[in-house]
Amino acid sequence: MWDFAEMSSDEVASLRARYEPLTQSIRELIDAALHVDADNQVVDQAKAQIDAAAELLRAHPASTRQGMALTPEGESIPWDNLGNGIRNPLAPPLVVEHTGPTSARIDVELGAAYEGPPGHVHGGYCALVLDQILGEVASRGSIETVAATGTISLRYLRPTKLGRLHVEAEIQRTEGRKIFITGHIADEDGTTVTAEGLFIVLRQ
Ligand SMILES: CCCCCCCCCCCC(=O)SCCNC(=O)CCNC(=O)[C@H](O)C(C)(C)COP(=O)(O)OP(=O)(O)OC[C@H]1O[C@@H](n2cnc3c(N)ncnc32)[C@H](O)[C@@H]1OP(=O)(O)O
Repeated sequence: MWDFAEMSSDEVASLRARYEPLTQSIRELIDAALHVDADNQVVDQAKAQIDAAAELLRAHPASTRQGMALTPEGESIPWDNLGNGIRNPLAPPLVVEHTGPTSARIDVELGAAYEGPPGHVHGGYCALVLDQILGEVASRGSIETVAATGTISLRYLRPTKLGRLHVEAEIQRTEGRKIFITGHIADEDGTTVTAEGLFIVLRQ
């Protein structure tokens, strides 16, 4: 059983290398299931193999679950959480690139699993992506200054096409523990959703 509080960055990297491909395979499985058009025999065979894989994994349960963990070196590990958990295939595959102390960007591809309106990203997932990047920028990459969403307001300018998306966020101003921050999502035709958030740095 892992204990992140005792782990070096190398050990974390090794765990990441073990589980990230599993998460990606499950995402690909979901995508395949959303595109399949096969007969009973094929579907039954696939189901049996998936059930067998689930049984294999369940035979090796973790003694605890971790949404977000922290190593002694101060590295935060998004482990099981829905925003960007390494082990959570329901999390969009977000990699936040900090472009400065008060800003960040994400380039991500969202496919059929994230569909709401036909051919477009579900508005709730747009909200999740924006909440995640705003939260990470507001937290300034440090566990000392982790900030929670107090208020977030979204404006859906037009539907967001499935496919390659670009996301940005930037802190506008700070008042004590209150961080005022904006962001947006763009698809290949430009900005589709804008966000304004008030994030509050948690009391330690
Ligand atoms: C490396 C790691 C990376 C970590 C990266 C992490 C990324 C996380 C991204 C996901 C983010 C989420 O989804 S977080 C999950 C969704 N959010 C939540 O569950 C938060 C639930 N709410 C709470 O826990 C609490 O209400 C807080 C923490 C938001 C605030 O409580 P508090 O700390 O007691 O705040 P309090 O002293 O009352 O108020 C401080 C000031 O903020 C104002 N204020 C308080 N709440 C609000 C509010 N909801 N909206 C507006 N303003 C508010 C007050 O008026 C006051 O202003 P003044 O009088 O000083 O002017």
